[in-house]
Amino acid sequence: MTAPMLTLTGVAKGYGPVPALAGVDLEVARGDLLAVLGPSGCGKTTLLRCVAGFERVDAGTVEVAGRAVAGAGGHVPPHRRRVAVVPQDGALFPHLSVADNVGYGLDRAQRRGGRIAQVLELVGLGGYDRRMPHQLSGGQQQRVAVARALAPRPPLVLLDEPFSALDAQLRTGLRADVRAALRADGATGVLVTHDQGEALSMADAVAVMNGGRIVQCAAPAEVYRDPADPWVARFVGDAVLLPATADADVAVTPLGRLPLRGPSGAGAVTVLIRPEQLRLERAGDCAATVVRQTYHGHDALTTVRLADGTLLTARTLDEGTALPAGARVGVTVRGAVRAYPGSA
Ligand SMILES: Nc1ncnc2c1ncn2[C@@H]1O[C@H](COP(=O)(O)OP(=O)(O)OP(=O)(O)O)[C@@H](O)[C@H]1O
Repeated sequence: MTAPMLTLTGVAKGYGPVPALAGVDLEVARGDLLAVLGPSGCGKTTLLRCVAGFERVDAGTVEVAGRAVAGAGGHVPPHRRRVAVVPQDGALFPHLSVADNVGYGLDRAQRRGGRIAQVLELVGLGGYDRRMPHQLSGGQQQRVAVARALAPRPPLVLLDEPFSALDAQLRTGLRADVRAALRADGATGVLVTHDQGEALSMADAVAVMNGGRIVQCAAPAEVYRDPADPWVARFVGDAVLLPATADADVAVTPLGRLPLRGPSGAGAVTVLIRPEQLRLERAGDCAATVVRQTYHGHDALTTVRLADGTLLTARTLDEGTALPAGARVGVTVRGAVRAYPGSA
């Protein structure tokens, strides 16, 4: 097995008394894109800056392509790490053309070898080489920033919330194109984001951070389907968390007996149900009353109240399910549910 492209072992970093990273262990496989996902202030940017070399770690080690770049052995400066950074605002040189921005880190042979045109093609900007940054849209400027990062073929590309300043529609297209460009170039990437959709849709693996620690690192589907704890469950998507009692492979819940997925222990548990697992039907047991429904185009979210007062939100996809407040519905759960020890 080939060594990971990036390995962090026990990395700690504080700013004065504030611990921004509290012992981070992480591996990124070659060619993968890892998303570091977490709320504001959890330490994402600090982690990226420690990998890039802009910050010195207080403890632990950072290895890039098997070579120690930070730790007890010393601190390799950023320009010697062969790690490229795509900043939030692109940070293009305003007085340089697109081609000169992209070619900035290349030697003469690389510039002449057609690498600039190649990476501009990769990011969908073939033919834009003579434009100046102010003649580009925000999205195009970010594409140039990605091309500039890829140009010298760095083993590792770090992307620091690169799409956050762009509007939603532009972001979706750019995410897919940037993912494809990284893949086509064989680059390994680390993407910092606080956007769950971005992390789940782009990355091969998602590291969820909270309070300076990685609380879960797994494939996107696993993080969504099998979150490590109720906090992760809520952070990576909409979550219905209900108190229940586990009994072997079944949980006794306000919605009846539900099959359990994975280990849970016995006794008081909290079960996780995703809103798309809930089915609301006019027929059947009138177990709930509709409180409100909000329409989102691709789906609708319907909040219902059970007889015991519990509120649940279901996601429905079919157009024929407009449900007025006060309507009586039956609630059923599709598939197995995950349970966590303790009450909600
Ligand atoms: N230069 C600094 N001096 C002092 N404290 C800092 C400094 N930079 C970051 N911090 C603190 O370290 C913690 C982690 O910050 P960091 O910027 O890494 O978080 P983040 O997850 O990237 O947040 P955001 O999503 O808001 O950018 C926060 O409590 C922050 O206030």
